[in-house]
Amino acid sequence: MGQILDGKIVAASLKEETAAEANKLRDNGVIPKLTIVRVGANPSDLSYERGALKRMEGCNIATEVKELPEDINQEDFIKALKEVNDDKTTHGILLFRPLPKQLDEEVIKYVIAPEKDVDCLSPTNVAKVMEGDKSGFAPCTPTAVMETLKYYNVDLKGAETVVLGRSMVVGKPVSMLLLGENATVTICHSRTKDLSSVTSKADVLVVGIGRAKMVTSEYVKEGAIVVDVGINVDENGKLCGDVDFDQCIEKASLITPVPGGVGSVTTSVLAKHVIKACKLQS
Ligand SMILES: Nc1nc(=O)c2c([nH]1)NC[C@@H]1CN(c3ccc(C(=O)N[C@@H](CCC(=O)O)C(=O)O)cc3)C=[N+]21
Repeated sequence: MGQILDGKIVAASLKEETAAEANKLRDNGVIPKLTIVRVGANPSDLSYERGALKRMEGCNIATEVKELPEDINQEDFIKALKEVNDDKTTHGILLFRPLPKQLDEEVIKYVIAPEKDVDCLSPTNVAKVMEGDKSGFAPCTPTAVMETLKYYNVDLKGAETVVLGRSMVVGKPVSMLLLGENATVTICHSRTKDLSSVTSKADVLVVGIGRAKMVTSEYVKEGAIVVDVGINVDENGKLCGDVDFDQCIEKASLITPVPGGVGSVTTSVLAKHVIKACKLQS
């Protein structure tokens, strides 16, 4: 029976450091601020927004929510985003994704100011993640995976790591971050042949595939470390991950729960990124 990797402890530790930094900035007359740009009122955006606002408050970071109409056109959206870019009191910008279909993310990603882009929408920041250049902002969720492994002293050097999922918000960036720590990285996905034979080679298995409880015990090697990035709602309306926790904890040495795992670390990383952005700008 494995041990639980407790995201709440990791989040609290990061929060403490970040709050101290925020207070130092405030002592010098700078108020770090995150502006959230939300189009419409999507429930999953609102759920993340609640958590993010609460975390910023706990870190003494100021916030503003710029709510834009669901049917806003591309031109008006870009104008609104440029206003936030130009707002001297805003250091970090979180733009919820995916955007409604009339808005073209392929265009908009070039508009957000890279130095305020705390969740890695801008191609400038994506490139830095690829290059292993730590001066930019990696997306918060993959960074939360790395912070969790670091807090628990997981040695990634030369480790056999498998990432299940290839999205731009989890799979691809987390693979680059793992590579940056000298892990051996295999990326697999829904089209991978004999998926469970690939994932069961992993010493460290990171799962972000977006399918509730898909990873059952045959996907996991005895003694593996399992990190579950999924946030789904199960048949009883409860939050659950992409990993079948009750099955996999029997085989894993360490495993993150949902809720209370990586998801709880993400907003602390967001706060840390706002402070980093603030320091770069002041
Ligand atoms: N640029 C961008 N970045 C995002 O990270 C992003 C986004 N856009 N758009 C919306 C989705 C949705 N999302 C959620 C995160 C946590 C919970 C959630 O339920 N969190 C639990 C904790 C979960 C846990 O403890 O594992 C809570 O706050 O209580 C929900 C939704 C982020 N998103």
